[in-house]
Amino acid sequence: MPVQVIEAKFEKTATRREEWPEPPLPEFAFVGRSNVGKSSMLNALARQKKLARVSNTPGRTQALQFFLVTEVPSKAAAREVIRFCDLPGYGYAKVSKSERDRWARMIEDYLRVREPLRAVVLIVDGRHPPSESDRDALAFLRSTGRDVLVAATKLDKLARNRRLHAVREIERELELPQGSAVPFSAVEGTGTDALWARLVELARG
Ligand SMILES: Nc1nc2c(ncn2[C@@H]2O[C@H](COP(=O)(O)OP(=O)(O)OP(=O)(O)O)[C@@H](O)[C@H]2O)c(=O)[nH]1
Ligand SMILES: [Mg+2]
Repeated sequence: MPVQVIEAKFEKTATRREEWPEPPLPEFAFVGRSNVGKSSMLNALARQKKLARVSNTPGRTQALQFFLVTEVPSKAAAREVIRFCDLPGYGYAKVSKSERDRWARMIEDYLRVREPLRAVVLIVDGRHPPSESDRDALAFLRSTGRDVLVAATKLDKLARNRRLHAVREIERELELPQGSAVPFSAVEGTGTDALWARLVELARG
């Protein structure tokens, strides 16, 4: 049985550490380039269209956005509450350098020290080879010692017979084990069950 989502709701926005929510719950963060589809992935997982703000304007998510999600991981299991954190995208050029530096510090600080953070989902665009900034993000995440799940999204934009190959290429370029990246499409809903399965396992610790 796939993971069942009972409820998903916005919790709070944070720009400073004092604003990070309590109490500690297993937490997952969504990281990736501006406009790659982070908020859409979160919505697909939550099975709600408008939970996290999706936008055609890159750089829309400007602070840490926390969400509470109640789910049932498997048939005989009790419900669990976990937290998602939607992060601003990296590589967004249309803000001032000082603003960009401030975001970068805020995000890196969170990713380094946030205690309940169980894993980080690094989202890459499945249509293209990983960018320099994707590689930098992965290197940074590895340096934090976090568990990283790579998901390749927007696969609906590729012909079906090219999708698997595209994901294998991304794994190869990022030196990930074959089969470790999650093929995803927020539009088609592909990959939500596979990603959920990994998340509930990590939430268990
Ligand atoms: N075709 C397709 N479009 C997608 C997919 N996921 C997101 N999009 C589109 O990509 C654009 C950006 O989506 P968001 O989810 O807002 O991306 P984001 O990474 O949260 O963007 P920022 O918060 O601005 O960094 C929107 O126009 C979405 O509709 C997908 O799986 N397939
Ligand atoms: Mg967003």
